[in-house]
Amino acid sequence: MTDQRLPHEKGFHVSWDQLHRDARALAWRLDGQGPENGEWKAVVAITRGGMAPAMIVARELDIRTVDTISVKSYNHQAQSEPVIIKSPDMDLVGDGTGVLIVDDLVDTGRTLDVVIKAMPKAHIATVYAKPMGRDRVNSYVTEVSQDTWIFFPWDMALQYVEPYRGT
Ligand SMILES: O=P(O)(O)OC[C@H]1O[C@H](OP(=O)(O)OP(=O)(O)O)[C@H](O)[C@@H]1O
Ligand SMILES: O=c1[nH]c(=O)c2nc[nH]c2[nH]1
Ligand SMILES: [Mg+2]
Repeated sequence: MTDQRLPHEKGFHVSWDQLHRDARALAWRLDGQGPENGEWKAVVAITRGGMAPAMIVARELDIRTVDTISVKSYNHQAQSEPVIIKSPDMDLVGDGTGVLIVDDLVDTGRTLDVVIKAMPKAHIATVYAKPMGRDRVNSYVTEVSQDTWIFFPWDMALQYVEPYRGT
């Protein structure tokens, strides 16, 4: 497997606190924007990174109907081809009308391409967005440059570092 971090010159480190604030900001932006009397009928999280932001959005907007969609990228030679390996309840989400799809970030946009194909009328919301994929997203909070790798709190751990002036 290739290390996606190598071509990224910058790092954007997100703490749990920052993620909570940014996901709340996303929720407040979406409040009252649903197609029927401003209401959203369901939240669909793109697993796994979308689950924590989706929970926060659903909590802020008092949406109790929450489902998931799982997209996995398979590597065929150099090209990665994302496929849906778990669908949400299609009777519930239909063509996506009134459905809020939540992910932690959009990067190349390949993940969202397959999700949008499945639910073309859904509203796509991510907490962070990079320029390549930004056009697929209807709402986001913070944009970072394409050469930035976003480090999420669930991938990190506190670790001892040597003092600057070692002995
Ligand atoms: O716009 P793209 O280039 O498709 O990349 C964005 C996707 O990549 C990451 O998920 P990943 O596939 O790493 O899985 P995970 O959410 O389970 O960590 C991230 O959570 C987005 O879902
Ligand atoms: O943790 C992550 N940070 C990123 O910047 C990214 N882009 C795609 N997938 C990603 N995962
Ligand atoms: Mg993901």
